[in-house]
Amino acid sequence: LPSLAYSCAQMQENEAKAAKASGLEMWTLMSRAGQAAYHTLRVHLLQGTKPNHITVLAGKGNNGGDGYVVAEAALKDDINVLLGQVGDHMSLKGDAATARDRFLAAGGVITPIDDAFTIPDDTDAIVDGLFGTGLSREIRQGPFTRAIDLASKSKAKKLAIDIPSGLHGDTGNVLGTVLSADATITFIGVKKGQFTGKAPQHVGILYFAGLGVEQAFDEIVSSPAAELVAFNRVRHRFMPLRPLAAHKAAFGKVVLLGGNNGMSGAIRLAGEACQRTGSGLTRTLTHPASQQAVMFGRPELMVTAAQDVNAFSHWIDWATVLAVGPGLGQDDWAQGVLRLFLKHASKPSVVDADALNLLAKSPQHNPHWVLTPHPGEAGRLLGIRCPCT
Ligand SMILES: NC(=O)C1=CN([C@@H]2O[C@H](COP(=O)(O)OP(=O)(O)OC[C@H]3O[C@@H](n4cnc5c(N)ncnc54)[C@H](OP(=O)(O)O)[C@@H]3O)[C@@H](O)[C@H]2O)[C@@H](O)CC1
Ligand SMILES: [K+]
Repeated sequence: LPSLAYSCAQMQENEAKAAKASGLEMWTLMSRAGQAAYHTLRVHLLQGTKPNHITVLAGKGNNGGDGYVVAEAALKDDINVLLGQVGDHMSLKGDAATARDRFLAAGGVITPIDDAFTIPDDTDAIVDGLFGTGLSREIRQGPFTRAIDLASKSKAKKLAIDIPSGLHGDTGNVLGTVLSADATITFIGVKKGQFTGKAPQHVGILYFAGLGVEQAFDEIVSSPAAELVAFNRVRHRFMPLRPLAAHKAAFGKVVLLGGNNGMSGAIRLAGEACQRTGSGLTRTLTHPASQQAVMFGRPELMVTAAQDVNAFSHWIDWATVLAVGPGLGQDDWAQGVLRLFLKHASKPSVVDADALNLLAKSPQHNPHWVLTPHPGEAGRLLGIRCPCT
């Protein structure tokens, strides 16, 4: 996969420019997109076995157009095709209308997705061309939800064209309902929402086809929406090779605050993570009841344990960077730890877990902090209720 990710608006605004810069017609892009989807279906999703029957679900835009290209290719390979169309196929425009006409000319039949529409039990695969980058709002009850419900109940393998329908390509949020895929084939650029939010649950294996314009596209869009960080690709940026004569004091001192009585696990895991990702020295400041649990089997972790949090001051001064919150709790000890941390708030710090919950009660902003809330903690910080809690 490429490492740059884009928003749906960036895709829609720049696809035509990238095609022009590459000397290609838009129809060529749709044709290549459909062919790439058909290839993915046959080679990856069905692992080279020839299906007897496939179902293609087509919406009202170009995502549906890609679906018609898949359907035409399947017909030409003597595969039976059920082409389910939401709405009147005569309202398809431009390249999608061209793809429809080619499918009809190849002997295809269009079946409207109405109350009588069903997907046969013996269909081998379902190709989702309902919505791509054009999904703009919640999907309301009707033919789209009927198509998605039927496909979701089917045991057939599912291939999403560009984006699983119902998943928003910018956020990975589900807009009402979603057609979960076993695989998704996306075009020209990957979309940010294929990685965030609920995406991992619905995208399946993600395949990419640049359609011959990906390079022009990357050059035209100077500020992508996100960069995908594959650890092995960037590890030298974050963890440069160390001089052979280096020693531990050259790589910073991390101090972690948390690990209240009965909650030693998170602070120990955080400490282990620091050691694994390059910290020279790592010290945890915990409640006395957690001291043994943090230290056992981890001799490289240093621990200072105290009931009186003032004993931690020296070590907070000592630190290069801080992290506060794992297993912190919210009792008097925890509040004392947070108060002490706030006195040193100008050090680069990660603020996590119960430190965020305490912070939500008297919010403050600090440019030296990285906050790592889960959705429930984010809701508390923002003063909104997260439906996930
Ligand atoms: N351009 C290119 O170069 C290439 C594009 N390619 C392909 O095109 C795809 C983008 O196509 P697209 O822009 O036509 O959008 P698409 O996702 O098909 O849907 C738009 C339709 O959905 C409708 N609609 C939206 N939300 C709705 C809702 N909740 N409920 C109901 N309706 C809703 C919306 O209606 P409207 O908002 O206008 O009322 C409109 O009718 C892209 O993902 C890729 O697969 C490839 O061929 C490669 C080359
Ligand atoms: K789709």
